[in-house]
Amino acid sequence: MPTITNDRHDKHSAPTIRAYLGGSFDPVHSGHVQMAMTVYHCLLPIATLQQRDLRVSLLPNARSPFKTHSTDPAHRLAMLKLATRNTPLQINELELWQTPPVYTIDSVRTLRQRYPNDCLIFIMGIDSARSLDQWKDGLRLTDYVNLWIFSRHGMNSVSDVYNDVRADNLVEENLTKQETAALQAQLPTPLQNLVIDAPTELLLPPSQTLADSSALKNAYKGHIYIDNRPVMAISSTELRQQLQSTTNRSNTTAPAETQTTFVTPINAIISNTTSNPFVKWLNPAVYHYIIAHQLYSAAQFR
Ligand SMILES: Nc1ncnc2c1ncn2[C@@H]1O[C@H](COP(=O)(O)OP(=O)(O)OP(=O)(O)O)[C@@H](O)[C@H]1O
Ligand SMILES: O=C(O)c1ccc[n+]([C@@H]2O[C@H](COP(=O)([O-])O)[C@@H](O)[C@H]2O)c1
Repeated sequence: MPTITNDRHDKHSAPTIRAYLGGSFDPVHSGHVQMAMTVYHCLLPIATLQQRDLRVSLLPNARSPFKTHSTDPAHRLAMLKLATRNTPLQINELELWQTPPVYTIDSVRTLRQRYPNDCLIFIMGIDSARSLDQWKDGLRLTDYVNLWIFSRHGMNSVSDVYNDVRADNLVEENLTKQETAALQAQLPTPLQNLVIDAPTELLLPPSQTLADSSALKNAYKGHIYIDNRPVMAISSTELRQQLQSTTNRSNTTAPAETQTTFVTPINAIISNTTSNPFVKWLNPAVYHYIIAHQLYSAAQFR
């Protein structure tokens, strides 16, 4: 079945499909979960049909090479666990406990060595994809994995193009093609010709020309799928900023209470029913965890 967690690899079974959403998750928000679940739901029917295991994982890093600070990994991991409860999503701790900065190229090399024959997919937003030429060996990620890229509304993304095209009254199919083309044009030039039309192409067996003796050359890699389905327009940065003012307010009204909540058991956090002003963007249990642990308050906010 698609979500079996046994990592044993049987060389006679169909290659497992492994998708990873890398991020800081500081904190994890509904946009992250939406992206990972979109990939999961898109691939599940194919995985089921082909009797292949499907694993979609969130891959939290110790600290992004582009960032100078991240919240304690233990807190970010706890929030990820809360956000993925009752979902088929998994959490991969490969990057989390390393000494930062952690580079994605090193992780995908490790994953490819670990799973030479599997279909590996790295998920990211277009803002990340646009900057791949500034990552360590970012243009070489596709030597090891496929990429699945989501548009990102509200971040100078395809939304402006979308509105312009709408005004032209074009049919839906053309809208989609133009959106995809607009996103493709934002990729670093060497990656633009790796874009394929459908996610199913990521799962096609490697072509005969690649099927030589090298395990790496046999791997599913080297393609990019651009998914222009909208993802909730939210960022962890915005949430941290909003939470700062909220937690500051609660800190001034109930200091004793917030101090004692630091040891609140996780069950109490999960069953906490007090209102969550961020319900659209934050899993309620994640919100209560943040409040209980005084995360993103003025003292910790950067
Ligand atoms: N709302 C979103 N829409 C599309 N992609 C997103 C969205 N939120 C995050 N991503 C993508 O998810 C990956 C992990 O993101 P990350 O954990 O850095 O979250 P973030 O919201 O971008 O955080 P921050 O604001 O701290 O940079 C990145 O590739 C990012 O582009
Ligand atoms: O490897 C790199 O050079 C690199 C540079 C910037 C970001 N990344 C990865 O991109 C993902 C999103 O990063 P960020 O900066 O949005 O938190 C996360 O998995 C980072 O490890 C990786």
